Amino acid sequence: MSTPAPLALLREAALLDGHWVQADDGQTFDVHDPATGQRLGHVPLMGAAETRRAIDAAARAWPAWRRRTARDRGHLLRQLGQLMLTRSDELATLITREQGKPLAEARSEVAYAAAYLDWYAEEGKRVYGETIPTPSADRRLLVFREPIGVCAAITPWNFPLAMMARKVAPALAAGNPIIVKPAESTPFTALALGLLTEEVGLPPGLLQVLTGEPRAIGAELCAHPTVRKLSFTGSTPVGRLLFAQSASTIKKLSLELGGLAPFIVFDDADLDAAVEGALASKYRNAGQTCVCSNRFFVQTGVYDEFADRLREASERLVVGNGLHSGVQQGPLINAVALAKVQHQVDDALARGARLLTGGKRHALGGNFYTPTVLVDVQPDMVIAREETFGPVAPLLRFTSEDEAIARSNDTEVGLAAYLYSRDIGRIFRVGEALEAGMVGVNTGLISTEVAPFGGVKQSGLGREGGRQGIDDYLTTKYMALAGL
Ligand SMILES: NC(=O)c1ccc[n+]([C@@H]2O[C@H](COP(=O)([O-])OP(=O)(O)OC[C@H]3O[C@@H](n4cnc5c(N)ncnc54)[C@H](O)[C@@H]3O)[C@@H](O)[C@H]2O)c1
Ligand SMILES: O=C[C@H](O)CS(=O)(=O)O
Repeated sequence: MSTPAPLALLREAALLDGHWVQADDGQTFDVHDPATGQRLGHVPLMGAAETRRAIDAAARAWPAWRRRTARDRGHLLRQLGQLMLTRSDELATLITREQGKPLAEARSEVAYAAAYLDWYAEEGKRVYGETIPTPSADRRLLVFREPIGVCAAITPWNFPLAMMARKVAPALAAGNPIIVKPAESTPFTALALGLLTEEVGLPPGLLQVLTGEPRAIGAELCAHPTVRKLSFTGSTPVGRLLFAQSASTIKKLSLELGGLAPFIVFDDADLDAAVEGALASKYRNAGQTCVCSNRFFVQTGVYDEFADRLREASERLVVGNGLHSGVQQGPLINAVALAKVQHQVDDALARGARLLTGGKRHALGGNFYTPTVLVDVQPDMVIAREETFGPVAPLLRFTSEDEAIARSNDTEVGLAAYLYSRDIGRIFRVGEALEAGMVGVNTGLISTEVAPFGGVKQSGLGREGGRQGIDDYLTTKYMALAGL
């Protein structure tokens, strides 16, 4: 294999108060390429003390930033988005090297992340207040929406740039500083965005990126009273922990958590479109997205045909190192993730599911897993109850519309859901009955910066993207002007 290009944007330091620094005790942790196991570098192993200094730096930087106009802040965000696109190849290579996704997907992630900067550069200028018809002649009532203050973000490894941009953009646009703690597996991408903010002239302390021990940094971000807002994207168990840790300081929380998306195929569906949508919603990022289809409910009349077409399409997917052209599926993030996927497959097979294709590690070894299709899956199998986060499509059979709805909703979470039908009445009946924050109809791709992204039930709180996404970075102030 040819030696990959040097990683120009790679920085082995954290960004704290405008300086690239090491941990106080000099400790670091290594970051590896999930495709090759090669060590990419190391980053500081920071903890509570560094976090406190970052919070103080953010508090110092906030007043000047909030006084700048929304137009001025938006101009800088737009410059940052443009710079991300200009440096797309370097950012995408960094994403692929530390996360594993194919370069084509990594480039799409860069564009998606830059789109959030562009979107909130504009939305910041639409943070409108209001006047209220006065109840008495001598006073006027005004409502202002103001920046909330020091924000913190804890982000996942699966979209290391986009999930960060989805928080940094609205926070800065609304007039707030923000401290980001990226996932241990993918810190370099987050640090690279920090580097680019220096190039566009974002003042020190407004965006800080701390790498280190998640429990120590997270506990400090949750407990420190100066942090007024915490935005988390990750697993539901960690979301619950952060929710509890934030109670003592009554923080405003955004939680983008796990999902278990149903993908419902009705007898009247366009099966070509359904298979195309299944590939997109199942195998994007090797199945490691929060909105991946986790349970395929296929109506009896088309079950066998859909299963065979999905098997055939899955077997055509090219698995390999994301740097290599033509690769459509990269590795899983690590050995633990692969073991979890294999456990779910083994449990299903042991309990009566049938394997149509895959079901084992890929011949490439390491963290590579073969695209897998299981049929005759039952609702009580682990794979139908727990998020897989891997390239496995479990197919369950259903007969009636009501059964499909009930089975889809039989879970604590509700992030995304998908349905394929050409019956407009069915589309609205089922779409409205599904307990999910987002529903894809005749499509397997729903994520966009212009729409509110988020879940219901235990998939989280709040929305990111759309016009709604900036609300979580603002507070409302009512002013009564009397004696007029
Ligand atoms: N809803 C969404 O928008 C969305 C998007 C991407 C991923 N996810 C979910 O994230 C999960 C996979 O991502 P992951 O493995 O990075 O999740 P994770 O919860 O293990 O980690 C997410 C982040 O939390 C940090 N973290 C872990 N333990 C912590 C603690 N005790 N205190 C503070 N921070 C802590 C990690 O370092 C990382 O930065 C899946 O469940 C997926 O569904 C959700
Ligand atoms: O993991 C889910 C993220 O939100 C990625 S995307 O927004 O679906 O692309």
